[in-house]
Amino acid sequence: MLRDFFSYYRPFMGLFWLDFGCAVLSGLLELAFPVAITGFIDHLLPQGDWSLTIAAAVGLLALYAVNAGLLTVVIYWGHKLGINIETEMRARAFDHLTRLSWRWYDRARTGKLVARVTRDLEEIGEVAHHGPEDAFIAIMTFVGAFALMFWINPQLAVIVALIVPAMLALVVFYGGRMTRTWQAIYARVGDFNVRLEEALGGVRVVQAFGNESHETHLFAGDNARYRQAKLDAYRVMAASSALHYMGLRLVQVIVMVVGAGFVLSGDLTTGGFVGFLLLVGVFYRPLEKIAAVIETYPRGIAGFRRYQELLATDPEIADAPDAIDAPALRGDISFRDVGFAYDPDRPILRGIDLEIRAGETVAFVGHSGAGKTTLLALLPRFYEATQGQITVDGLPLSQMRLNSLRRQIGLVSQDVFLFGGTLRENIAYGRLGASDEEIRQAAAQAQLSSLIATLPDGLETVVGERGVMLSGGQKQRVAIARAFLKNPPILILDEATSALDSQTEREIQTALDALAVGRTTLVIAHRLGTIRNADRIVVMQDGQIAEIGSHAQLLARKGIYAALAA
Ligand SMILES: Nc1ncnc2c1ncn2[C@@H]1O[C@H](COP(=O)(O)OP(=O)(O)OP(=O)(O)O)[C@@H](O)[C@H]1O
Repeated sequence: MLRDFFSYYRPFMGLFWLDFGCAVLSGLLELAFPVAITGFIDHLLPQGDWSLTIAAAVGLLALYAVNAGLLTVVIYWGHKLGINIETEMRARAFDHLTRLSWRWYDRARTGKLVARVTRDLEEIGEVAHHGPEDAFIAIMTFVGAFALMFWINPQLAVIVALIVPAMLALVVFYGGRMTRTWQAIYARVGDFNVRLEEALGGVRVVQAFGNESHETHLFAGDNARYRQAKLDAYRVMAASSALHYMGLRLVQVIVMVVGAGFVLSGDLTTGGFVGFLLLVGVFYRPLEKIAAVIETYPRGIAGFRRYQELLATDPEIADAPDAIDAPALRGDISFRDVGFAYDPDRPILRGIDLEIRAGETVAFVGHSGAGKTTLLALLPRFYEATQGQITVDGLPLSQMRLNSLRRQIGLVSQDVFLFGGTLRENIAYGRLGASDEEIRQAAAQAQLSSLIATLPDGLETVVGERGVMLSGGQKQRVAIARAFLKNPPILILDEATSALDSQTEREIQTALDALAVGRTTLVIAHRLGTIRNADRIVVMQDGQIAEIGSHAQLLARKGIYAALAA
């Protein structure tokens, strides 16, 4: 895990060494100050020379100023190092997330993912900055302070050292407990975000059912669990801080008493006594520091583990090493003995054999749950067929780079997802970088012109989160406009189940008919009226193809289709 963690420093080694170097210098100065005070008391004071005293004071002040400069560098550029690493990790996490499969997202909770990309990584940034620097300086000051104490008075130094194992044991014990409590807090934050995301995202449903109090009650549960997790952490923090504080004070008092004896017997100078007491503080600071960072490290480590887990998630559907960019496709599609299951115990599609010629319009009908949507989701490889093979223009899907395949398949689904921007941005999503003229033309082809003309802001109208400010029929037409812009040779239309008024339906049908021209079009039809003109109709039942033929042929057959059409 550590090697992986340190690999993130590589692009920022300049910053790292700057931060590290300044931190080390500052650590050395911290060691020098008690020695300077000793010298001041033992050698300067007895001379009674004011000019020398003032010169020493100015010198000391200059050293403090240098240290202040060093600390400025450590705080700003050190944190810059941390945020750089955090930014890099966040970018990788987001990029990885955008590539994970539909199957993975079927089970994911968006709220938890948001927590991973925001909070987890924030904590990692802190550790990335403080981690190595703190560890090194802790050891340096620890050893340095001990050597200086030993030099001033070996017996006293040994007394101080005796308590070290007990303090280290405390650090290790509380470090482990802190890690566990932070893991629990992270889990609660995830729950929190899931609840927020679902309750607020679905607030219209909540209100429609009058279930506000129910949601508030559920939220109160999450809120209380989060509070409890935080309280557990604070309890560990409080105990650990108090014990460390007491440990340090105990040693200081012992040193004071024993040291006073040495001073009285003439074995220790007053300056040495004061310097020694100051060094005890410096000696234990690394331990105190570690005690303080046992609060931040575990958070960072817990966050980094979750980050690693996320990056290790297999995208499942990715480009094969020898995959090629799909050439411009004509759109001959072939399913050969295709089978599929979301869950191995429950096959959804079985033995699908189907040849579709380029330019053909094929409609898929059948009862709800028959597997129509699933079958067509295999074509852009949103899910991978678990059996058989699908080819386009004779090329197996797995041999084409995903992007080059998906670029050539247009999709107009039942529930259109719009982003919270403007109408223009949403249409342009069909082909990023499309010109204004192309966007307007696509809007016209999708029968959106009259709507746009009535909107005060026209194409610049903000559509609201998920397009809530547009009607269902309007959203569908935005999806159609996207498909026009994309201009793919293959088209998948999942007809909306919700009934539209006849005028809107006519407009959408006109747009869809225009869109289908010259493309291989696969339509999932819920209303039989719209598919009479399809070249062929595929009737699906229980994940299998039950009938294939034209409208007239299927009617004459007096099978399932005839029954559906009746
Ligand atoms: N993401 C998924 N994970 C697990 N099972 C799923 C998933 N999507 C669909 N299913 C199941 O697969 C079966 C086929 O669903 P599918 O959506 O393909 O049917 P459909 O014929 O398109 O139905 P409809 O006409 O209602 O849209 C259903 O039993 C459904 O419960």
